[in-house]
Amino acid sequence: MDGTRTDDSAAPILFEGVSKRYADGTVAVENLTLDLAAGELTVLIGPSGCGKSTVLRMVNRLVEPTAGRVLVDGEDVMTADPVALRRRIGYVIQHVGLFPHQTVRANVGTVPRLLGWPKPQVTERTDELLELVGLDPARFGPRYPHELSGGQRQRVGVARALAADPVVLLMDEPFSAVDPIVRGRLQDEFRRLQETVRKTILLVTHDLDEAVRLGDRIAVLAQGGRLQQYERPSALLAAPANEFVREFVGTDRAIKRLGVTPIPRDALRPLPAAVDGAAVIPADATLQDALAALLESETGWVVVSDGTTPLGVLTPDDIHRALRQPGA
Ligand SMILES: Nc1ncnc2c1ncn2[C@@H]1O[C@H](COP(=O)(O)OP(=O)(O)OP(=O)(O)O)[C@@H](O)[C@H]1O
Repeated sequence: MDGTRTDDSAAPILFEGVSKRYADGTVAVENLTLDLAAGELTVLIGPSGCGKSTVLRMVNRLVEPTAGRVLVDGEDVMTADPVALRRRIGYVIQHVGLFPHQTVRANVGTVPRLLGWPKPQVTERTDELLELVGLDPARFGPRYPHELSGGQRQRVGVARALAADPVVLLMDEPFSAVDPIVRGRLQDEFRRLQETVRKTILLVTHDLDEAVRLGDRIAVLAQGGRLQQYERPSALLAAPANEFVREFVGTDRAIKRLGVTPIPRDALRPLPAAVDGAAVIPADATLQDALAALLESETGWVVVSDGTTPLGVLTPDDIHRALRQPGA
């Protein structure tokens, strides 16, 4: 990856030795280098005040770096027109920031309208996006933000950020203002949405479970935006790079790894003669699903099935072995 253009619908982002010293002398970020691939979701995580939001806001120039360069699609954000830049970058924040006196439809259509799209096209796009985030346009389009639940407002925020088909999406604690159950549902829906839209997304969170669930990669930062590790979730949990990351991911990292480790097909045992009544899980399930099914089952093993064809069985020993394997 060298920060050059790869796709029309998603752009790479490159931080090159980026620092931010605020006017009062606070060094929020020092010499950060980070390369985000187009179409991937990268999570920024780290303790409070370590510079996550500062890093995020340097991408759309709400904060200007004091050293180094931020390249979006190969272009230095400091040489881009800030207004044009922000129209190409969706931004979702914790309390959404919907316009209270505008309907949901008007809120979602904000950027397309600013870009001068013809009215019918704005309406078509708005309705398409409301459908995409699971809100019926006829029902929710005419409502005002105060007539929605927190989770619904959050969805409108995501729809608005996607409206003009941005090349990058910045999300600052997008799901933290809703209760844990709604948050889990929004995370699942958002992951499915990302499979469809495949934007380059930079997402800030405090929540490691959210990071593991959503991230293609996780960047762990320490105070001053110092990068500790940048890895796929499974690799980060399996092999923390240093004591800081080890402490940050916590002692239950093995449990978290279950949720991101696929079932090892080559570890499956032959099917016994009778499998009636045994728990069955799909082949694309995770080890966490397998363990949950196992704990509920009478048999002490679960059948792994590819659609309608049983492939083999998995035992607790196999799960243990799969987690102990190098590179798992
Ligand atoms: N406008 C500002 N002027 C001076 N210092 C600032 C400004 N904005 C942020 N900071 C400081 O920069 C550091 C990084 O802040 P930032 O908001 O980027 O951290 P964060 O990791 O997002 O924090 P949190 O997880 O608590 O939201 C903090 O010490 C903060 O006090």
